[in-house]
Amino acid sequence: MGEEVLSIQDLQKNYGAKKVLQGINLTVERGEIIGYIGPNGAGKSTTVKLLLGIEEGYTGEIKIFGTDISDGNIDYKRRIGYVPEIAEVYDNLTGHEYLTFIGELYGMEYDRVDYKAKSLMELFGVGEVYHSRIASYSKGMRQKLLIISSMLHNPDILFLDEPINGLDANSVMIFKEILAQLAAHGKTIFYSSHIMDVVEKISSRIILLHGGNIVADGTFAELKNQNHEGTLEEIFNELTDFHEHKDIGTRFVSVVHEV
Ligand SMILES: Nc1ncnc2c1ncn2[C@@H]1O[C@H](COP(=O)(O)OP(=O)(O)OP(=O)(O)O)[C@@H](O)[C@H]1O
Repeated sequence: MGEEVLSIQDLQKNYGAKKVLQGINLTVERGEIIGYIGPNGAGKSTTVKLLLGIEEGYTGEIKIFGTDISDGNIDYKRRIGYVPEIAEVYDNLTGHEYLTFIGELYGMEYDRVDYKAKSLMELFGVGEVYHSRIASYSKGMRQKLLIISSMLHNPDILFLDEPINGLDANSVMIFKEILAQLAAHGKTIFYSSHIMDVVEKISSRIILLHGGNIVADGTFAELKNQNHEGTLEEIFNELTDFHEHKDIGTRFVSVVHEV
């Protein structure tokens, strides 16, 4: 057994009468790359927000680094990095101003965070816009800024929600390499995405959430053996019992054709 960094027991969350999470049990060890997948509205972002303490009002138990997060001690947040699916960044700031601000919020010294931020921007191919306003960034540049801001403080767990949104193919290759190397250095990565071929390739373990429950949990090879399907996309279709894409596509186009 490796070192346990995250443990969730019977996690339940409702929004009004809607039961979003119906009793999730999960233990994650140091160095794992968890591909956290599920249909739209399955509760993936809700889980991540509960783990980060951004969302409250759950039943069950969440322990991060062995400490129950409901005990009021927020020290664990210093060891977490987060790339949200939709992020508000301060458009009027430059990349340099934004990243040094974030680093200082994490208690880093200005010179150190400036050096780190500049180096990471350069390595990710966006060094030339370090002193430009974020408002002028392309979608991919903005996404790289978010990725860098999640890692500046050298966190032990990374929660990444659709992190490669807008990245070009070369940048995705770099990013996949970064994740593999971070995991090899003992970092734990919780990766939520709908891009099945990337999840299939990078994850050491895949967890599929459906109807508020975990319906699959294992390596890609294990899921393949259990479901007799070739790709993660096909396994996803199978486990979410979805086979109507052709029929829905045809009906959609016929409505588009109506005038
Ligand atoms: N603040 C909220 N108030 C009410 N309902 C919410 C709230 N946040 C999420 N929900 C509902 O909870 C369910 C799960 O949402 P969540 O964003 O966790 O799904 P997801 O799996 O991340 O979906 P997607 O793949 O579309 O990003 C959805 O039915 C959503 O409408």
